[in-house]
Amino acid sequence: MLEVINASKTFAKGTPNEHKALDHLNLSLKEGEFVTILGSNGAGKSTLFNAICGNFLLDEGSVILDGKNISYLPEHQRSASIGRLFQDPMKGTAPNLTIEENLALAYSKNTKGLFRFAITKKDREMFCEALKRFDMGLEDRMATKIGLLSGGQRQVVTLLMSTIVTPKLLLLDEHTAALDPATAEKVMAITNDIVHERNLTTLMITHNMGQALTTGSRTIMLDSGAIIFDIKEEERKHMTVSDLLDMYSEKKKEEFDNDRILLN
Ligand SMILES: Nc1ncnc2c1ncn2[C@@H]1O[C@H](COP(=O)(O)OP(=O)(O)OP(=O)(O)O)[C@@H](O)[C@H]1O
Repeated sequence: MLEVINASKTFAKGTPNEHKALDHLNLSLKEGEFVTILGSNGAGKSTLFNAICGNFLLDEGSVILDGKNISYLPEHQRSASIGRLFQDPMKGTAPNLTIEENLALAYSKNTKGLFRFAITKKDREMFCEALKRFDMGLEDRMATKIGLLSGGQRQVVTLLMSTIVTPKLLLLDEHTAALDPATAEKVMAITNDIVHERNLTTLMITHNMGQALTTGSRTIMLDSGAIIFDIKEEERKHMTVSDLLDMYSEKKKEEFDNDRILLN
């Protein structure tokens, strides 16, 4: 479903701030696969999402989604098939518009190819039903501006906006990190339900190693813009956070030893 092939991106090329954020990265996801992504700060996780979404063009490599090469498609065209959630629940919503208007925008953008504001009775009923299942009373607040909702409520509406028309790919960029633990758990449970019910191909960035190993079916770790671990099936089932930390330290030690050899 998703193929990222040999993706490289260097920012601020030729300046003292030059930084290789993606380094010949390869990633392949099957339809319906739910993959969690770990990596330290600056490892290139969000840059990978930005590359998939078309935030910038790759220096090298390509992005194939559902068999189509989207490497040169502009961001707004890719957004019709890619749903993305950020840590900040305000991102991707219009705070001065109501819940209903935001949902209508997301729905019409993906169904009609252009923004259409007229909300039909049928649309309203569909939004109401979809909100009801979250059990947060949001179906009674359809006329409330999104900016007035709590972080958790906003994130649930954003999740619904990203999936109201089934996306080919769902990208979750630490979407529960800014929420209190109880709300984060609830939003994560809702996310799991939606992903599994709709068999969504999903990538989720998290800094929580325990969550990374127990969510979805595969975990990758990024370091310096490349995938250093790709853990799945039996290996993942038996892996603990402490095993993962050991693997990471072992890998870093290897790199350090290799660098020392090169410097000698
Ligand atoms: N548009 C940009 N211009 C310049 N440098 C950038 C740009 N986007 C990302 N970078 C740099 O690329 C590197 C990778 O950044 P990225 O945001 O992908 O890291 P991350 O793994 O998501 O980290 P974090 O966990 O801190 O969010 C960082 O050094 C960052 O400063």
